[in-house]
Amino acid sequence: MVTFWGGKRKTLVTAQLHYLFMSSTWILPDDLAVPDFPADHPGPGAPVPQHWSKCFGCGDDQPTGLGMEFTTGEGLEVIGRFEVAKRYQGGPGFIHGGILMTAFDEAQGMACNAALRSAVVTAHLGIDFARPIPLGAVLELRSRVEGTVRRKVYTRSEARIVDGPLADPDVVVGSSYGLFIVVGHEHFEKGKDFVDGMPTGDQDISAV
Ligand SMILES: CCCCCCCCCCCCCC(=O)SCCNC(=O)CCNC(=O)[C@H](O)C(C)(C)COP(=O)(O)OP(=O)(O)OC[C@H]1O[C@@H](n2cnc3c(N)ncnc32)[C@H](O)[C@@H]1OP(=O)(O)O
Repeated sequence: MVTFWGGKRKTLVTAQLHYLFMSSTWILPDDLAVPDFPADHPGPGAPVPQHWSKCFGCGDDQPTGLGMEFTTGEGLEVIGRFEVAKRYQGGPGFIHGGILMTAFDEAQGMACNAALRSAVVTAHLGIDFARPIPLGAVLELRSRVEGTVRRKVYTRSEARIVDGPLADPDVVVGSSYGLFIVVGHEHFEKGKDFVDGMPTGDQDISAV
């Protein structure tokens, strides 16, 4: 077992090294607070709208993006899906690792937004790539908030192939832990000078 401090902000990461399998675990703080279940939560299976139509992860006005679609899961879980298009290729026939990381980033951000009804940005993200993911696979990412400490939001997510090549809903093909920070609307004010279009959705950042 190897323990190290990751990033300049000292996120404690413990990497467990095994002969056949490598995974990392994230040490959660002792004073973690579990968020209350929102009173107006729609229950499992409800669509979760895109947060910004130009978003590379979920926007429907971003032709090269992942086009992830989200629904609510059990409890505070959020379920995201997308198909691994040919343009997301890294090694021959398989997904590029950065694309999977983008999907986790999006999915865990959406989980924060659904649980806390607050805007968040990613501060730290860690990924375990457990299995190669072929082009054409439909990935399902189940994400949730594990708890908060002040503005810090601790999240986890697992990905499975649920349709297409190598589909097996019992096999976790990748997992992720992430620290998100709750920010105010002023955080996005700085981006308004650079944005490339007008918002088209109710929750679009530039509309807030
Ligand atoms: C309606 C709106 C809808 C919105 C939809 C949202 C859905 C989103 C879906 C989209 C998904 C895609 C999302 C994207 O891709 S977001 C794009 C990628 N992320 C960014 O661009 C973020 C860039 N970074 C920043 O802007 C600032 O650094 C932030 C805002 C993150 C913090 O700067 P700020 O000055 O505000 O706060 P602070 O410095 O006092 O820090 C506060 C606390 O956090 C702790 N800390 C900070 N960093 C780290 C770290 N790396 N490891 C460990 N800890 C860290 C820090 O120690 C402190 O802890 P404590 O002192 O309390 O103990």
